[in-house]
Amino acid sequence: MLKVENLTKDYGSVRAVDDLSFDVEPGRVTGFLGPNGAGKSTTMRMMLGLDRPTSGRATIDGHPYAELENPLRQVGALLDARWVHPNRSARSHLRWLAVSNGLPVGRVDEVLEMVGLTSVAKKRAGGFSLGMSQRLGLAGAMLGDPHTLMFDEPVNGLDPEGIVWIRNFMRQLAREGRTVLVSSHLLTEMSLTADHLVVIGQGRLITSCSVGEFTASARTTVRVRTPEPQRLHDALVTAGLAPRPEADAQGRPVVAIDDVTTDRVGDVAGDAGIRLHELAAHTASLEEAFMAITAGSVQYQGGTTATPYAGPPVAAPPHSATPLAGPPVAGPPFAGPPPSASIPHPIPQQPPQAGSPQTPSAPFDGGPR
Ligand SMILES: Nc1ncnc2c1ncn2[C@@H]1O[C@H](COP(=O)(O)OP(=O)(O)OP(=O)(O)O)[C@@H](O)[C@H]1O
Repeated sequence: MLKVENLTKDYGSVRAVDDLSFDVEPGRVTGFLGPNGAGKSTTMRMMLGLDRPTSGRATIDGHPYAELENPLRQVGALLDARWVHPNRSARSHLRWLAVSNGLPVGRVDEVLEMVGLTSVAKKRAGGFSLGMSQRLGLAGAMLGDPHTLMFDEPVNGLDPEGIVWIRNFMRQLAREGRTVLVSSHLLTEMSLTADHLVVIGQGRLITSCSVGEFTASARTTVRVRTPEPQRLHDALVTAGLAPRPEADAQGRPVVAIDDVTTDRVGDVAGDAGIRLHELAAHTASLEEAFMAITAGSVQYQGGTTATPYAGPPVAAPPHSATPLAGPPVAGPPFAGPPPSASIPHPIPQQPPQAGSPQTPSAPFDGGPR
């Protein structure tokens, strides 16, 4: 079991990780999710003893990484698949890793087989594709047959076949009862791979919940197009609902109401004798839900507001970084549609930062020797 307790990391004036606490249980894949710059890599580096926390601590089966007797037998990690001497063959790279860590050399061929690299074991690792390099990195992580595994964005840049292979590989490790933590900024990918999600933004915990809970908490919004938006707005407010003005893709005024059924809205309109031209319910997709819940925590924000989102269960109130929807409140009178419909924008990519470790220079097994 991995345990992160009140972990904080400051780089000068930048707080990369902020009082972060969560557990990673064995026997399941835990997705460590957050937009670019959220603090995932920094947290993993601290878990692996590669960075010193400003405060708080991370433990593996009750011990900080630095105190583990045989680190590679307990923890395997893949932080940077390209960390390999380009002129070494896959086999000699793994042999070197095994020897320098006191692991049996006989294990090398086993892990090559496990990741499907036996046929290219003698080839120069420098000529490997990204997918093959990822497999070699996984082989290195598995050398000590560890119970705990950490992978930082392992599917980044892979083709669909490579993604499916890594997904199945991680799920198999969890089925074997291992503790598997895998970071990603892609919710859809994580929803297919992980059983549990730890979502962070700006270094803080947003939620720790099952994938099912995350999916179930996606908000449903009913949108109504009517030639009488102000009358409908007033009738809905009188009925105790909280309508808000929006616009559809053609810029036509629309009345939107969260967490209500189309039946209820249709009944209110019918009772008031208001004509409707369109009445539809929309449940946020996983990706929309993720963007909405992390919207307030994205470092480099786009121009418009994300769709309000009820949010999945929040682990602990002090860590909640996202304003969650409260009970319905009567909105302002219908003022016409806003300049643009409130469709969540994609999370912008984080521009490269001076001093930011885009490619951690640490060994991919993650362990100081
Ligand atoms: N060595 C460093 N010096 C200064 N700032 C750093 C350093 N490492 C990380 N940061 C900053 O800390 C924050 C968290 O970065 P981190 O790389 O941990 O995020 P991440 O969630 O892994 O993002 P990504 O998905 O882009 O890798 C960012 O603002 C980043 O610029």
